[in-house]
This record gives sequence, structure tokens and C-alpha cells, in this order.
Amino acid sequence: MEVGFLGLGIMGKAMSMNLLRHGFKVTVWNRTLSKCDELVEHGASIGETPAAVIKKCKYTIAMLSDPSAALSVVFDKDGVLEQIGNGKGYVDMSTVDADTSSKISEAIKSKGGSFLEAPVSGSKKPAEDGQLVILAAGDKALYDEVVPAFDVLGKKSFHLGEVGNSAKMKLVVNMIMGSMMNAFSEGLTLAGRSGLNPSTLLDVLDLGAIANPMFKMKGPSMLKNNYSPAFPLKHQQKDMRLALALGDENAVPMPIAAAANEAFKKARSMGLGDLDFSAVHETLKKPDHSS
Ligand SMILES: NC(=O)C1=CN([C@@H]2O[C@H](COP(=O)(O)OP(=O)(O)OC[C@H]3O[C@@H](n4cnc5c(N)ncnc54)[C@H](OP(=O)(O)O)[C@@H]3O)[C@@H](O)[C@H]2O)C=CC1
Ligand SMILES: O=CCCC(=O)O
Repeated sequence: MEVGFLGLGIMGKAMSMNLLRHGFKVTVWNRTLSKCDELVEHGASIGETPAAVIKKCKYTIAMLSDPSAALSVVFDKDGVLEQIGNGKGYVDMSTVDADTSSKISEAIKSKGGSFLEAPVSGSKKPAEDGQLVILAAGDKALYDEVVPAFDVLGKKSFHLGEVGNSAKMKLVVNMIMGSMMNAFSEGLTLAGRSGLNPSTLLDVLDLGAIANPMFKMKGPSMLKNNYSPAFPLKHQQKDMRLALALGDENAVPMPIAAAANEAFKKARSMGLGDLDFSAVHETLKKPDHSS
């Protein structure tokens, strides 16, 4: 199967590598074109623009940072819309809001193309290992056609109905995750500050009812102040912001998510946006007055 891939950030690079490893022919494009080089070394071809990729490939996947990137790649000059048409499918796996997804869907369909939104749960390592959870919605015929690619990228894929449902599902999941990360950071800090060993807290948590892969994976690195990015904090804050907007639309009070969003904003103001989202832990540390 031949696929195009737009966006070779942390996730896009891992996902397109995985497709190559499984025998897919992949044509890649990235805004910073030099990031295509490593993929080319592994057998990918380059498309000079999103339009060039769409022209060449029947199916194209996108994995871009946020709503403005997702819209720009579709609507701007040399974008997806210039070449999409009958018989071509576009699958946007970026995490965006339902409005953004619907705008893209309408535009693609108006040109005769078919569209799926398909954001994912799972981070860098699951992307490398083909263990993502894929939340697709939109054209069911396209979904059935791209299942072979989803089977390589993920351990499970869902079709959630009409476009917008997957964007919402993904935002709800990440809203919960961002709130959990803040509670976890506060717990680690409180343990340390009140004279407990935070490593022992990790052991205790892991044996109880609130054990989860995120605490298990992130906890030891957080205690070493290691925030090497798997899921960049700036993207987690974007997801909190979009989830809070969804809460506004539906009149759902979300004081915990709102507080978590403030903590991620504070972390961004401290220059931590490109680190892993677990770097929100740094917002709780005492300022250093030693110098
Ligand atoms: N990392 C993770 O754990 C997960 C991330 N996600 C979501 O997946 C998406 C990608 O995440 P991730 O790979 O981590 O992000 P990165 O920041 O690593 O990569 C972002 C990508 O978007 C591109 N981009 C940004 N702005 C534009 C623009 N205006 N026009 C064209 N391209 C643009 C970047 O290009 P360039 O290289 O030129 O900057 C890069 O390819 C996000 O929506 C994120 O929320 C979902 C699940 C997990
Ligand atoms: O959007 C990012 C999700 C990260 C994860 O599910 O581990």
C-alpha cells in the first residue's frame, strides 16, 4: 500500500518509520524539509509540498501540531486542497477541536475527496511500537480501506461515527490525563516536602487502585528532573485549552481541568513548552534563592 505522510514531528516520524518497516511505500513531507532526510534513508520518497504528496498518493495521513497547522496544510498555497479529489482519501491524525476537523472535512468533501479524523492515544514509544489507540470518525468506506495502515500503527482502532466525535473523545481523554498529571506532581512534591521518600510513593501507588501506566512510566524520570519530550507540554496545554472550550460549549463545569490548564500555562511561561508535559512538576518547585 502506498501512503503519503505530512508532518514528521515526534509522532509523525515514529509512525511513518513504522509504516516503512512494515513494507508500505511512504512519501513524506514536513514543513522543515530537512526532517525528511532520515525517512528517505529508510526508503521513503519526498514530496516537495502537501499538494505534491496528495497528487502522488491515493491515501495521505497528516500528524500536525495544532488546529492552525492542520488548517494551514490543507488550505494554504500548495496545500492538500489543490490536489485532493475523487478517489483520494485524507486522514488527519492530529489532535484538534471538532470545528477544525469539520472545516477540513467539508473542504475535502467539496472537492470530491474522502476524509477521516483519526487522533490517537499513546505517545512516542507506542507510536514506534505500533501500539497506538486510533480514534477515527468520518467516511466509513475510507476507514475500511485504510485499516491495513491502522493495523500497523495501532493496537486498536475505533470508528466513532461522524466527524467531530473523535476530536471530542481525544480532548476528553487528554483533559483527564492532564488533570491526573497535575495531581500526581502535587503528590510527588507533597511527599518529598513532608519528609517522605517519593520513590516509595511510586511503589505504593503502583500496588493500589490508582496504579496506571502513566505514573509508572513518568514517575521515575520526574524524580530525576528528566523531561525529555515524548508528549510536548505545549501540546498538552493546547489540548486542555480545547477541552475547556468544549466544556464551555456544553456548560460543563470543569474546575479541576481549569486549574490544570493554569499550571500548564505557568510551565509554558517558564519556558518549558518543548519539554515533556510531565515538566509541569517544575512549577511546584521552590525558587532557588541561593545566588
Ligand atoms: N507526542 C505525543 O505523545 C502525542 C502527540 N499527539 C498529537 O499529535 C500531533 C503531533 O504531535 P508531535 O509529533 O508530538 O508534535 P511535534 O511538535 O513533535 O511535531 C509537530 C509537527 O507539526 C508541524 N507543524 C507545526 N506547525 C506547522 C505549520 N504551521 N505548518 C505545517 N506544519 C507545521 C511540525 O513541522 P516542523 O518540523 O517544521 O516544525 C511538525 O512536523 C499534535 O496534535 C499532538 O497533540 C497525539 C498523541 C500523542
Ligand atoms: O496526546 C497525547 C497522548 C499521550 C498519551 O496518550 O500517552
